[in-house]
Amino acid sequence: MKPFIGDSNNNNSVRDFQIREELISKLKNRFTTYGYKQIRTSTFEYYDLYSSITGTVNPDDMIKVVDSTGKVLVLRPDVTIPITRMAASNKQSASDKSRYFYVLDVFRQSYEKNTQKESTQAGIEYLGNNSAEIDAEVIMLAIHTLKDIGFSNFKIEIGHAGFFKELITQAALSSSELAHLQTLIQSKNTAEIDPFLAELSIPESLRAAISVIPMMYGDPKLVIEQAKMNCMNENMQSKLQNLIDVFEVLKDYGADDSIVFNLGLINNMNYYSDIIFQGFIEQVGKPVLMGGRYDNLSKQYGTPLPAVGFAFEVDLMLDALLQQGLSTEEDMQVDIIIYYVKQKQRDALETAYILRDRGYQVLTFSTDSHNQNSVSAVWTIRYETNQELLSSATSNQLLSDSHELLRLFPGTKEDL
Ligand SMILES: N[C@@H](Cc1c[nH]c[nH+]1)C(=O)O
Repeated sequence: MKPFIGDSNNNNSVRDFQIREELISKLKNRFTTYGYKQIRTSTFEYYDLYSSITGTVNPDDMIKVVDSTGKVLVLRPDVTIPITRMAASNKQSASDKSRYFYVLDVFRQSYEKNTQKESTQAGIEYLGNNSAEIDAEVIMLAIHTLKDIGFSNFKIEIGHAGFFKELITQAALSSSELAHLQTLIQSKNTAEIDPFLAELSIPESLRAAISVIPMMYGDPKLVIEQAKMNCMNENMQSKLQNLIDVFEVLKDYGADDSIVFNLGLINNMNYYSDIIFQGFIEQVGKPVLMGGRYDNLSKQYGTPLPAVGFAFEVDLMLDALLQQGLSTEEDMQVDIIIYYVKQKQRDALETAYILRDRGYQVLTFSTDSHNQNSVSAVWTIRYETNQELLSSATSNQLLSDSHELLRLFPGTKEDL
């Protein structure tokens, strides 16, 4: 069956929605514990906001609509850009630190088969600081979040947009040559890179340095050694030092096991200036996480402001959760179900109201219309899930009056 236009994924059952909500709530909780505050940005933006600056979303990938005055608007193609613009236009100074998080839909034209135009991103942006400690803290937050959700088999690939740019700048490629080379490096297509480089009139040493980029992947210590030999100037050395500094802090977080270096890493967005990273979960072909430092973006809105951030692709994460069986049935069930005979309806509904007021999830069924076993019972309570919710009572208990039920759940659910 064809998916509905606008479906952000194929997980549309109530059960999947509950698991998705649960996932989002875990993400939000973890972001909050690192000091981030939730914000949102507008769904519609003026196209000019994106088209007039460099390093943004490809204009062809934006979904456009026209308002009644004829102005072209786009559906939010990215969240990092509007948040940066907001901070820059509020004249946030580099000494004010702000930590924002969001859970928002992002709209991008997709050319791949079966890929939706709409996806939900849960991300964070830290504006106003540039240090290896902050970069490492942001990567640690991503790792911490992946662990919360239950993923154990994931890797964070870290690269450096600056290191790569330094090397490429020396080759003075045309934009189409650069785009082609980036695709080859991204796909680690070593068979085609060498013939492509051979066609360019660049020094032999530069050709050699570019051709080994896709191989600079794996254990950070080994990649650092390789990269040291590949540095062609001081700028490249200082970019590499930045990577080493971030990795040192990550070691102190005890996170080095989850880290892989990939100096051929290229993120979709062009605004990154320094460290970049992507997160991969086993069996998921695409990155579930993308991020990096983008110190030059806000200058284009008039205020220089260093910044770093990332976004999780919620729908991909949800697919992985369901695939790996990491979601629990328990999340789906209610606390109390009340079955009642018709003449006790008023009592039953009042009791349900009080229990809901106390924070319990309660369902009610009239046994006359509901094919339940205990038609003779005045009350039945049953614990669909949380057995620990009421350890003293047994599930499916028959009760003769409503007060007994209220006595079983005297306080609020939170008191338990
Ligand atoms: N906005 C980026 C992710 C990101 C957030 N902050 C920095 N990078 C993306 O959609 O790929």
